[in-house]
Amino acid sequence: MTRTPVTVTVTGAAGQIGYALLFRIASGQLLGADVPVKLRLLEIPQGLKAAEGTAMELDDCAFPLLQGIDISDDPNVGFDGANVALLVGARPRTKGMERGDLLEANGGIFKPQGKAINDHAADDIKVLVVGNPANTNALIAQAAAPDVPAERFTAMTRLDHNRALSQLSKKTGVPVGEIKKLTIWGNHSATQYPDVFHAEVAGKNAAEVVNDEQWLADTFIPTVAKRGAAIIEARGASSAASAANAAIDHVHTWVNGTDADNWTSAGVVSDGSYGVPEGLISSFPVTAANGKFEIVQGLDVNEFSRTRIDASVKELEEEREAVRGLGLI
Ligand SMILES: NC(=O)C1=CN([C@@H]2O[C@H](COP(=O)(O)OP(=O)(O)OC[C@H]3O[C@@H](n4cnc5c(N)ncnc54)[C@H](O)[C@@H]3O)[C@@H](O)[C@H]2O)C=CC1
Ligand SMILES: O=C([O-])CC(=O)C(=O)O
Repeated sequence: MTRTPVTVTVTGAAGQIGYALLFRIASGQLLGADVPVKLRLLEIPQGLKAAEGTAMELDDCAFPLLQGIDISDDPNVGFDGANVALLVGARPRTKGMERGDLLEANGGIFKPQGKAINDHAADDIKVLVVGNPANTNALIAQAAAPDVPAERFTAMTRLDHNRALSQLSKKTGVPVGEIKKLTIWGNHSATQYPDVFHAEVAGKNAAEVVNDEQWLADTFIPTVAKRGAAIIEARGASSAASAANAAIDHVHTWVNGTDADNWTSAGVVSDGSYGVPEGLISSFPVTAANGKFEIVQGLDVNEFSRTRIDASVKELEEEREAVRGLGLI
């Protein structure tokens, strides 16, 4: 094997998403079947022993592409030379915690990690934030990394995108592979807006195929937006394998590109498109080519969509104000 290995750092490596993610990265599903990888597992001190156990299991898989595993609790070490960083580890909301407390606790994680990425990652670093609140955690990390181009910081809404594909497939009876151009707008939260108005189902406009605005408003949108809570209710734990799968999809698309007749959804830094204030990390319809995401331009936004996009963007602005007030950005 002659290719230079790609260094992939995973934070929260001992958590449940980490456990579902690492084996897929090491097997080649993140970057490609011919791309060797080095893994860096970043954990807090209490998570190091479990991360060592996961590393032992990774060894035991004898993955031909895996060229090394390092474990650390120091972000300066964990991000050293990283080409791809998956920021999964976060402070979960616990009983009695207000949203502001959650943002503050996560600021204590994502600000130093952003700085460590700024100071130590490779020049081509690509960052995906999975840990919640993902969009605003990504904003905090990005603000702490002034030497890294802002567009290298992204937040994960691909799980929402995949959930929307699946729900639309069930409704229309068309396989997910024949559904294109769905969009998740806004925040990875209950305010997100899954938009089918530009989507195509087996080549036909999805909104016309569904032809049922009430189903969109009362069933489809809340089912997708509240799916995370429904999984917690059913499983007794939050989405893990599906979240890891979406992280793989997000980075794979970022690196390898989208098909010419399709797009996907990702939380990316706004350039002001569609009235989303500049600098917010919001979900948009995006294409990818040459290792870059581009926001799809020129889509008509109808009244139904406008009010819902605006509501989610307002929440993102409030989160930005809150972290600004806390001195985190
Ligand atoms: N954007 C999305 O679509 C989704 C986001 N999530 C979020 O992903 C995050 C992780 O979820 P799980 O793996 O289920 O949680 P988990 O609690 O099983 O694992 C989190 C891991 O992160 C570690 N960690 C905490 N602080 C850290 C730090 N400063 N540096 C390195 N590691 C640290 C913990 O020790 C723990 O091992 C949560 O915030 C969850 O809400 C989950 C599903 C979907
Ligand atoms: O709600 C959570 O903690 C997990 C999550 O983000 C999701 O499943 O979408």
